[in-house]
Amino acid sequence: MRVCVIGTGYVGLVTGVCLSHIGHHVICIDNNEEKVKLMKSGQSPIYEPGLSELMHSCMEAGRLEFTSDLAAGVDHGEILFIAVGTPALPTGESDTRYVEAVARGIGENLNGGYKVIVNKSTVPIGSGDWVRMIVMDGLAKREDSPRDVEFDVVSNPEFLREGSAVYDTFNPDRIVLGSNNDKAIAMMQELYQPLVDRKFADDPSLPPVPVVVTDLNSAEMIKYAANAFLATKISFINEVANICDRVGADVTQVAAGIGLDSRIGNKFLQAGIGWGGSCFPKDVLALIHTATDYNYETELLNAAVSVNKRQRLIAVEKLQQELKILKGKTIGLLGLTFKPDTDDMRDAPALIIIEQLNRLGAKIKAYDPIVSQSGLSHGLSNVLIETDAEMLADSCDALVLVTDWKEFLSLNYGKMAQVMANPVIIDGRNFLDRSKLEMAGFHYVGIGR
Ligand SMILES: NC(=O)c1ccc[n+]([C@@H]2O[C@H](COP(=O)([O-])OP(=O)(O)OC[C@H]3O[C@@H](n4cnc5c(N)ncnc54)[C@H](O)[C@@H]3O)[C@@H](O)[C@H]2O)c1
Ligand SMILES: O=c1ccn([C@@H]2O[C@H](COP(=O)(O)OP(=O)(O)O[C@H]3O[C@H](CO)[C@@H](O)[C@H](O)[C@H]3O)[C@@H](O)[C@H]2O)c(=O)[nH]1
Repeated sequence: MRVCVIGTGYVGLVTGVCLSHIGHHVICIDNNEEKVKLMKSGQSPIYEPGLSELMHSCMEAGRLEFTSDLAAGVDHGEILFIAVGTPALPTGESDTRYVEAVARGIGENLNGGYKVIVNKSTVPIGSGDWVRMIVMDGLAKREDSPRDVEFDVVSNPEFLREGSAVYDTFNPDRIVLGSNNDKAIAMMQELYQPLVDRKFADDPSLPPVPVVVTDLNSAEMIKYAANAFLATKISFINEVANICDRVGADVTQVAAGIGLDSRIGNKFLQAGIGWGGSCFPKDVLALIHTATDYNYETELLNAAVSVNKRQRLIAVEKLQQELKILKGKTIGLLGLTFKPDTDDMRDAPALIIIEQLNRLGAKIKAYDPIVSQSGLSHGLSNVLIETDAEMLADSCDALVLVTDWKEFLSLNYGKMAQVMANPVIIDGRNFLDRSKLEMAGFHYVGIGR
């Protein structure tokens, strides 16, 4: 099928490349000319395992193009994906101005024939009908308004995780389609059939991927409810970890013990320094904001947010317990990104830890496998970025493991302990082997263990 994806951030680019890989002809559009230039030259603007390789092969096969020309993309696509950002406004409300600009642009460029317009962006409940209105508005403003234009809007929320986005796209737990229109749903089902049949999955023998067809509002709500549930689950285990710390239990053992109950499940029970990233924080706030608009107080979601706020500072609290005064001490951060296998720093817990350590007068160094000094941004200006973990450890009064990058499992901790002023490590993700670290000469401090 002919597809146009508008917005080439994590979601847009991964969606465009993967749809092309399963056989569709895809044009990806972005209004950032620099990004388009980079992608045209075959380079991915984001770090995402496996993405560059797929991008190259699809471009070589002639099924994937990049442009900033919206008119060309709208003309090409039978299915038009809106995949632009919906960041949080200071009120917590979702900023839908980019979605609005794209919807208007689609209206201004529709040239007859039937199109399905898909909301892939995470948008407030009710946005499906709103997008239809904006498209109609764009269409009406044209002097040459074509008569035979016909379109429907479908909500198709995205559940991929950064760092495993390609894997998640080929191995989805479900595909959600929200619309009241059978023709639009049928076209979306045809588009996704190879994924439903697990033709590109790691295990093609599994039963077909469930396709959940709902009305527009319910599909939009499914996205917010999924993220809010997962964020709450992490806040729950973090609260349990804080109690474990006080009573002398080990939260990793507790998580294993409760996770075996199939009603609970073992995923998203890793206690640590809290959830961050481009989605959980903004989506939970957006859902709270929506509820407030309807005069409903979200007590549970408010608690999930406040537990998380506090949890982000737990590493600093533990540093104070170990070192007492932080002024003038050197703290080394192992990892900066909000999770491993991504270069995304949006709402990363590291940023809050850095802000607090700066306030308390500590000197901060960091090592991250993907973040370099030259690529510094996002409030990291007071941080010295080292190029390897041993240089990071040199003269530090303590280390904090912030991101659970796999390579941190096999560092030479013996050598690192020797070059530190004081070999203390706060394992902010309960990721390392305590006995291995203690044998290497470290004083190990976990979260809730
Ligand atoms: N990042 C994730 O892991 C993830 C997962 C699921 C859902 N989502 C949702 O998907 C949406 C996109 O998220 P993202 O992280 O990929 O966004 P992003 O901010 O990384 O990228 C958005 C892209 O859209 C482009 N853009 C903005 N306005 C445009 C316009 N008028 N025309 C063309 N391009 C335009 C920007 O230049 C940018 O490249 C958001 O609603 C987000 O909540 C994100
Ligand atoms: O047991 C856990 C699991 C995760 N995290 C943290 O939670 C945050 C989010 O992690 P993850 O969900 O793996 O990453 P995202 O890429 O933000 O993906 C989430 O947000 C996306 C955007 O909406 C959704 O599409 C995904 O389904 C949803 O998992 C990160 O800071 C993790 O460190 C924990 O602290 N403990």
